[in-house]
Amino acid sequence: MTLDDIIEASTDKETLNRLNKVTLDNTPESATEKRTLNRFEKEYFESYDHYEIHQEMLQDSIRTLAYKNAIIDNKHLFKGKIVLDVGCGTGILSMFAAKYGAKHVIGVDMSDVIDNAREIVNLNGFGNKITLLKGKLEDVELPYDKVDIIISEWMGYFLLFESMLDTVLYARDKYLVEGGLIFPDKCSIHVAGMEDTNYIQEKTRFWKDVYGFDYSPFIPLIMKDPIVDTVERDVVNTTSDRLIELDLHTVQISDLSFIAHFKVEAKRNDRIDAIVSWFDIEFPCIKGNIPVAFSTGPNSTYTHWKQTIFYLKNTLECESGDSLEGTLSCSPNKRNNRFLDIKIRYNFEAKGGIANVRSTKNENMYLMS
Ligand SMILES: C[S@@+](CC[C@H](N)C(=O)[O-])C[C@H]1O[C@@H](n2cnc3c(N)ncnc32)[C@H](O)[C@@H]1O
Repeated sequence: MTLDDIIEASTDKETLNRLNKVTLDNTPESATEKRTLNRFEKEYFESYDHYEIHQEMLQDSIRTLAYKNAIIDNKHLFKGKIVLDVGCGTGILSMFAAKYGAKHVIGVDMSDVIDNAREIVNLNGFGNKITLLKGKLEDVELPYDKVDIIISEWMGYFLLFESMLDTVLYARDKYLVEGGLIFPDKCSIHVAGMEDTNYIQEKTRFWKDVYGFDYSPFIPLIMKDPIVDTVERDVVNTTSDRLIELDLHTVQISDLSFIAHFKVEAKRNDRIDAIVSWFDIEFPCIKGNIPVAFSTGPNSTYTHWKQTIFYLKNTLECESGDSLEGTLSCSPNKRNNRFLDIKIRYNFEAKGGIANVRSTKNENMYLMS
């Protein structure tokens, strides 16, 4: 009897147990041996071993309900389909897919949390519909040559931190049937200018007087760290611009190293201390319907991704209508490709009073680690 036959036949508890035995017995503990991982990869997957990080993601209801609603809205598309959950974690997306019609879901994860996920999936009665495989997606052997749908929650801070999208694209190219679906399938990164005088003053004050000593050489270094934090909407003082847009059906890994142009305009007389960035996500839907989507921007409900702030080298004294234009380049760090090297070049063109004094050009390098 093949795995497929068992799935077709499995309606009772006995076949359910048999299926799990077949999949577990025929599958080595992990398709990827931990000792083969380099230090960074080991640290990365270990960061997902513990339940707490999964609790944070599960409790992010904007995130988790978006997946649930996107699947429910597209029940007809999931019905009878083979689904691959890339980086299944605790199995939540696999269970949504199985509950709302998928014929069989394969969940893959390299972290030890998949051992808990197996128990959870069985406890909730999905042992006959969900097969969980431990290992790196790139190393596991799936029981199918092709799958109909890929679901994955791969997004990191600033969308691309962690570089997990590479794995989804690998899965797409290897396993997704022609015309198959990817949940989600569209995403974009956005930027705007913001005022954050308190942060700058607080940091500057601290480093200028550390128990009576001048530690100011640290000041430019702090400016190189992108900060992940919640940005209140009223400190955003420029228009926003879409930096990049990715269609998961066509994007290539090479596109994830990019230089993108942005241009925003000051909305009031104020100061611009930083560029705030966020991302938006959209799921597939049938033509004519409104897609399930969510934003991680300052105008939207809190998500665990918050926003990512890039402090500029100098404060820009802006008047309404002044423009801030530039480029943001981003690529995976050479030593650890889960980190991001980001460079922002900017040209601030003041229009109103003492325009030539206020106008300035500069650039800053950041390491997102
Ligand atoms: C952001 S979590 C999402 C977990 C779960 N899907 C959810 O929505 O709650 C990403 C998961 O993908 C796993 N992962 C990342 N890269 C992977 C790879 N190349 N192969 C297998 N698992 C991977 C991580 O271990 C982690 O558990």
